[in-house]
Amino acid sequence: MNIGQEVLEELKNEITELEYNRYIRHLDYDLKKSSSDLAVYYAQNALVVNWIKNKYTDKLAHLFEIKTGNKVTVSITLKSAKTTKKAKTTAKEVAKTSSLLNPSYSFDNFMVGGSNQFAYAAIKSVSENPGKVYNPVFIYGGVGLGKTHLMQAAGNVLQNTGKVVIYATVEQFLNDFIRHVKNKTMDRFQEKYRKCDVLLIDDIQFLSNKEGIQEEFFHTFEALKGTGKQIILTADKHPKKIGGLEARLQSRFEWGLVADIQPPELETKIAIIKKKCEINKVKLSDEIVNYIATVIESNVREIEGILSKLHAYSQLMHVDIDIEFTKNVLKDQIKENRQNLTMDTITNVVAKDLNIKPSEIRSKGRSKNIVYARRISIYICRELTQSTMPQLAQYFGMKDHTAISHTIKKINDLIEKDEDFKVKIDELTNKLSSSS
Ligand SMILES: Nc1ncnc2c1ncn2[C@@H]1O[C@H](COP(=O)(O)OP(=O)(O)OP(=O)(O)O)[C@@H](O)[C@H]1O
Repeated sequence: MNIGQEVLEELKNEITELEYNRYIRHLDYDLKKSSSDLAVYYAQNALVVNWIKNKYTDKLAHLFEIKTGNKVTVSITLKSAKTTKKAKTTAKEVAKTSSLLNPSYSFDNFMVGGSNQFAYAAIKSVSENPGKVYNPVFIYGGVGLGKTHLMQAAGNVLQNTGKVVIYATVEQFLNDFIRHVKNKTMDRFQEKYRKCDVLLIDDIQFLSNKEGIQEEFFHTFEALKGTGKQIILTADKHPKKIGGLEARLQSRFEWGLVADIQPPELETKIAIIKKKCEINKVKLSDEIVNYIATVIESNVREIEGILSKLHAYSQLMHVDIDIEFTKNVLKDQIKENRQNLTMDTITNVVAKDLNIKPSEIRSKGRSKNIVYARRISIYICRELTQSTMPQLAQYFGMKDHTAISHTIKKINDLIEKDEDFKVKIDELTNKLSSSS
């Protein structure tokens, strides 16, 4: 029995037999692709992939750590012919990285609407003419809006035409770099990244304030760009807004084309849900689809989480997915989101929305916009977290709990009198409840 199977056996002791038989037993461990810090498993269906990712990856990583003493990243991917097909490249390491593209991230599976049309068109065109039209393409936008999906869709197309494609997050690029520095094999690192045809780097914002890796990335970028190889990058914000980046990198990120992805509009959300249901053979009525699309604000990953939950619960409990059942599952999800909310998250979201610094909200500042933001933050923290009045007072730098209770009373009065204020509170509360 290999280590991957041993870990699954251990997991068996921690979950129900039904869960094990339905989800875990059929996982395939890929001995070749796994290493001392990476465990690669394949599942048969995308919903199971999601379900396992959400529910069991932390547990699996923990069990690996206990067994091997190493911190191991657990990758659960969809099993497909492509994942086992060898990439057409002589460089073994490149083949390893490029095969980690998710085959279900295709253009066909990506629903296009006003919110992502521009980014879609940009990526589609570089997948047809790599290195020739826009280089690099830099896609930015919020969490779970399809940046990785789009970039990998181009990667899949190009890999299928025989190009050597490397996909890595900045974290993986950095870990790979450290490993090669340690093993004194930097020549192999450079060979790998500078000789590929297409480089896809996810979460570029994590280069921020990491000088060594920025230097290495700069040279990789120059080598690829100089030889007409396609680069696609994603980040959570526009290159100009990523702090702690060398100016020469920042300007290069803007050389080609910068496109944003916005949260999907209702129609796009509906189309996405229908597509995911079609792919995963889940039957939902239009009423349920519309309900999910309306309740879940923006994060598509969260929508997928809901679909896997609905699917899994209905299978485990042998019930049909009807509207009441859906409402219950979503109620739990919203409750769970709220439980995960911290005062920091709330303050950050309010600060971002109102365009001020989180530290100003927690300062003693008395200017109108700071007081306004502080009131909103306090109110939402009181509503959505378990924080007590003394904890709120300490966090927001107020004298004591009576100061907080006084503020909350004031806010309640304001909510009654000032419609705009109420709308703002509702808007932020919904955003925080559904997307944390
Ligand atoms: N327009 C879309 N059509 C179909 N699926 C989508 C769309 N947008 C997002 N998704 C799905 O949502 C999930 C999350 O997308 P993805 O991982 O690409 O987000 P992301 O923007 O890279 O997020 P993060 O910044 O957190 O990494 C994926 O499973 C993806 O397939």
